[in-house]
Amino acid sequence: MTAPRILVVDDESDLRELLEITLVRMGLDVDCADCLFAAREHLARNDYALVLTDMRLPDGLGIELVREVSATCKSTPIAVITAFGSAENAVAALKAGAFDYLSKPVGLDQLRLMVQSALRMHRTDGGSHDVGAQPAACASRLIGQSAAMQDLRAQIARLARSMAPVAITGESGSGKELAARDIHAHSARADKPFIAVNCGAIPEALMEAEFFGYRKGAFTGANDDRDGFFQAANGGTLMLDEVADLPLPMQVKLLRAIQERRVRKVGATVEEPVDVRLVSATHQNLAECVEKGQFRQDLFYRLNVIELRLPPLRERLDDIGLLADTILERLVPPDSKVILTPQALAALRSYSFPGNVRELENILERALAFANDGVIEVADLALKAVAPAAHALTTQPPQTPKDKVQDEMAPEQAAPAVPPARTAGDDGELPRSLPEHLDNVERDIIRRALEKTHFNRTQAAELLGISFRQLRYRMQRLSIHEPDS
Ligand SMILES: Nc1ncnc2c1ncn2[C@@H]1O[C@H](COP(=O)(O)OP(=O)(O)OP(=O)(O)O)[C@@H](O)[C@H]1O
Repeated sequence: MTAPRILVVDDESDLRELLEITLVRMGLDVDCADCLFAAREHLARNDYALVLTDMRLPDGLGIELVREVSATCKSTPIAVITAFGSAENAVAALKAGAFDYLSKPVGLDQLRLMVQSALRMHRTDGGSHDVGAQPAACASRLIGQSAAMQDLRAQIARLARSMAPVAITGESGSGKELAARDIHAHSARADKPFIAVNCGAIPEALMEAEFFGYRKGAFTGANDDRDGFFQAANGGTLMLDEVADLPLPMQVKLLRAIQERRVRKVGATVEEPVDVRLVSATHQNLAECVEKGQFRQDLFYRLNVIELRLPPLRERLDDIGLLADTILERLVPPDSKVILTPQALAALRSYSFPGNVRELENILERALAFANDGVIEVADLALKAVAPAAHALTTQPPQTPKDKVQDEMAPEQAAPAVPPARTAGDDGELPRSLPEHLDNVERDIIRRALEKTHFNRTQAAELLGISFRQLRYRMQRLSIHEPDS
């Protein structure tokens, strides 16, 4: 078996030799070129498992080579070497199709890690110099046959091939986490961990320790050394969910970790290299957050190299039949069967789904409880009375079959209202414990939202302007449980 072949393109002879020696020691065959012209000649003759090019070359820019290789040799990953601190070049190269980048001075550990992942990718692709080859289609968790979903899956297969940070946008419940998992599963990192972190759910004081880990004795309660999310995701993918919720001081630390590809545990004196692919997601408009000064522009720029937009369910209503069948199959025991009447399916198809697929899951789960003889009728769906496919949020809570029962109850039989938290300050008194007082206020507000929506957590989260996951986290933290129905 012949060793994989690497092409190094650099006009600095010292660096070229250092790269060559390191790669040969890794058991690889290496060709070197000192300009674009020589690189093109090598590329015309050989199939490479990786091309590594400097950005500034005597006869042009490395990014030209990135464009050519990404267009004509799709199974050959190409990485660039950028000058120290030139974030723009790195981002431009990733956008042009580079698989990864290294900053000068080139760290040999990072070089080795990058080469290993390029080789894994080349092997997965079959390693052929196949002009016009398309990435192999892999099984996806994202269900749907609409053009929008087919396009989304194709985009995921393409972008899974690089290290470029991906920013996933889309409404709550539209499948952002599923898409992130797909990107990881289709990448050369699939056998390494996928770690999803909800940035809105970590108390600010603990953030640094949670992200970067800590050393024993760094603070009270730090009884052992502990890794953070970055170390846990090493070699794999780190998903920063609800990234817009990161407080500004943490944004600075995160930017540094991304630029340096190194992190320092709380209480440690040395940094350690980390190799993670970042995927971020938010249901907010991050560009607007930048304009309002809530999100750092430089971090936005580093995270937003490739954008992936998840279409809301109302833009792909054709997928509802398939989605509903799959969800129902998952919800009912294997030996029983549940069907939707044609009218129920039509009602779902003309509904706007502000909570997207998660709302469809909730609707079907509730409908199952009211369905007779395994048949779900329109009334069992208890859809909110909104104009068809209208996106606007209604303040009208849904009419659920349970509502009908409650409506018939005498007022005194209805669930008692939660007593409002005592408002400190009304009578000049201060709360004895501010955290406890704030928890009580938050608990009361969440309970009221849940009651208003008959414990539909998707709608309650919408009413409160937070994501479903944030609501779920807050409910857990404040011990708010759904009453037994
Ligand atoms: N295309 C899809 N096919 C199958 N299931 C889906 C699809 N999209 C979303 N889901 C399901 O909907 C639920 C919500 O998905 P997910 O958590 O990925 O959404 P999200 O956009 O990350 O939500 P949030 O913004 O609230 O965090 C999950 O149970 C997921 O399995």
